[in-house]
Amino acid sequence: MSIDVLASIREQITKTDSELLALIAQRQKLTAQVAETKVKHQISVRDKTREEQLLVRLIKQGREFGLDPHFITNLFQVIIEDSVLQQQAMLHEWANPDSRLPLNRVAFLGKKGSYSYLATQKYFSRRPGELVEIGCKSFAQIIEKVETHEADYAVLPIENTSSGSINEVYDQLQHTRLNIVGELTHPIKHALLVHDGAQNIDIKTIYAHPQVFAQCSHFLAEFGNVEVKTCDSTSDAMIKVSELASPHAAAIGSEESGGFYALKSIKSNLANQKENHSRFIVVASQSIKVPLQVPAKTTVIMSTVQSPGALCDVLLVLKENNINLTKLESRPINGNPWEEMFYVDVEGNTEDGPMQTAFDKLRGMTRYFKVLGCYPVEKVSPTRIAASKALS
Ligand SMILES: O=C(O)C(=O)C[C@]1(C(=O)O)C=C[C@@H](O)C=C1
Repeated sequence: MSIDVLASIREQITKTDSELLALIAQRQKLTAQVAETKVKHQISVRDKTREEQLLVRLIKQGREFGLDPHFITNLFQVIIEDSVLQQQAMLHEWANPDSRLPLNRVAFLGKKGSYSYLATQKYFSRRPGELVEIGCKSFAQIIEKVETHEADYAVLPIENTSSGSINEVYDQLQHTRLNIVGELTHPIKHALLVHDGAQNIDIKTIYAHPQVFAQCSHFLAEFGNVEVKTCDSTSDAMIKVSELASPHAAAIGSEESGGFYALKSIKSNLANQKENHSRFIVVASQSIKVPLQVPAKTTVIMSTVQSPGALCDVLLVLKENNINLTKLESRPINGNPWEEMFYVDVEGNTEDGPMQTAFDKLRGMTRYFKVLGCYPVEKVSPTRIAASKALS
């Protein structure tokens, strides 16, 4: 193939991609209109039957064009996920007109390139208003920024699939009046990053945040004789290694962020678990109203009375009211040795009847009970098509 032919084919690909983009934008406009109708008629955003019909038809049509059913399924699952999240964001705005700010001042851990920075960018990309980044040194400082109204929101990592719950953040939540208003999960892809001008690399020191060391403990154990130095955030680790510009120093951080600091990746997928994700919560001074058409989650903290089976009784109240518990975490209460504060995540909206019945009962039977927030579930589980339907 001559180089001219290649250029001409690429031109046609570029044109086709532009047409695809225009069509995707047209689809987005239509789904925005759907959201308006759903609000008017109080219909849930998600309609899995419609999604299934749509996917079955597209797989069939795709086959006529010689397209692989798995490719079609993956492609349209991403398109539908975007559609659902966009509709949820619109409903959120209509239900909370006061939360529409010209500037979203957001406090997060680290600087440009930290995982919290990436999560912040992702979460606020769907929100109106300009993002103002407020990088912080610690979780306590992040919370303080919102408490003193220097920031409107804080983004905090709360759990990770490799290292579990982030206790320091749970402990901060015990002592704040802030409310959880959102959540998101973000893939955490740890890479070993070195200065991109470094030659004859022989790593003697690795810099990273303590959470990162915990998530990559298997890799570090195998790595052998290396000094491990902790930093306040992954971005600080990257900055340190960038400044040192030494063949003996490496940072563990996000591969996609290394470029911010002239670092290159020499090894990726360092986490103990292949699927390494962190869940972040978004907190603000004011609670929000979650429209009933949007799937919601509620987080409460409570301390039970000191009697046998007290926690079991609490869980039974949730069961009696058909409330699904998605997470239960316990943390010591400062100053009260051997007493625990329980953090409970449940599926549902605080406006739901069964949730109100259950919470009224729990308030009466616990020593302390506080709703930390009710917020939209950000994860859109993809609709799967049974092979019998996809292949019929
Ligand atoms: O048809 C709808 O009700 C939509 O909201 C649109 C759409 C889609 O993007 O195709 C999105 C979400 C629903 O679960 C089903 C389909």
